[in-house]
Amino acid sequence: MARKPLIAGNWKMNLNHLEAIALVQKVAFSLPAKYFEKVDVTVIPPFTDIRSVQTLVEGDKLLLTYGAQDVSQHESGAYTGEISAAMLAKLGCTYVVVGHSERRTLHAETDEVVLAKAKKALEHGITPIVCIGEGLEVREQGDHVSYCVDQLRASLAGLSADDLAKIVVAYEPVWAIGTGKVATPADAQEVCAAVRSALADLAGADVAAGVRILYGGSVSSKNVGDIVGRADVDGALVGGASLKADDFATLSAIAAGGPL
Ligand SMILES: O=C(CO)COP(=O)(O)O
Repeated sequence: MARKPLIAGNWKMNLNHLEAIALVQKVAFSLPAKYFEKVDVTVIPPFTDIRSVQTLVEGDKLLLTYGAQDVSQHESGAYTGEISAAMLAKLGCTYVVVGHSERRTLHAETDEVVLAKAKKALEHGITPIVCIGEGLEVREQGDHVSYCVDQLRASLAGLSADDLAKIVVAYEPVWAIGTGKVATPADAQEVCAAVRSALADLAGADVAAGVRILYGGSVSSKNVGDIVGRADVDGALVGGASLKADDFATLSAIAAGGPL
């Protein structure tokens, strides 16, 4: 099954709502419409920017989508500071990132919490981008494949095949995030292929063949072509390079198979 690549720009805690508007306008208007037939492009701003991005995307009928960086595992109620999946759905979010390594490590999110968040997103019709990835020590011991597969299984435990068909997985080795140390295309392919075969065990080969698996970690316009050229790598979750309109538009265009 042909999978349409997805390029997702995770802005992390950067850009206010005015800067968000400027960046989205630049990205959208520098990508020719024909590229959106070949690649899905999404921006993942901080919560405070989402309403502004929604107004811009809907008002100008832009072809890119947007999402959120996190979601509450709870439905609603007395959870000060949390944002619910229902709120994100109302804002038109297509995606939500769950289990980013920065949340797993800095906010002590367990696989159980990541699973609960993914379920909430699915209940509200939002696609969770479920992140997994090993730290440097695990990689140096050569245990990265089994570590990532275990983390994936725990973060998806009990989801139905129907639900698994709707998710996106992002493989982000922690040692490659924000470090400039990008995994080789072969490294990315190795883990993404193992993820797909774990998904086949959980949900059957047909479902696994349709799930998009992204690579993340120091992706730039210089390396994205080789990485998404690998058989099981269906796009990228981009941090730093998604904050610069030119870089993000260029790497999206490369993922679509053409120059900007
Ligand atoms: O964490 C990432 C995206 O979610 C990757 O960040 P960088 O692209 O800045 O390494």
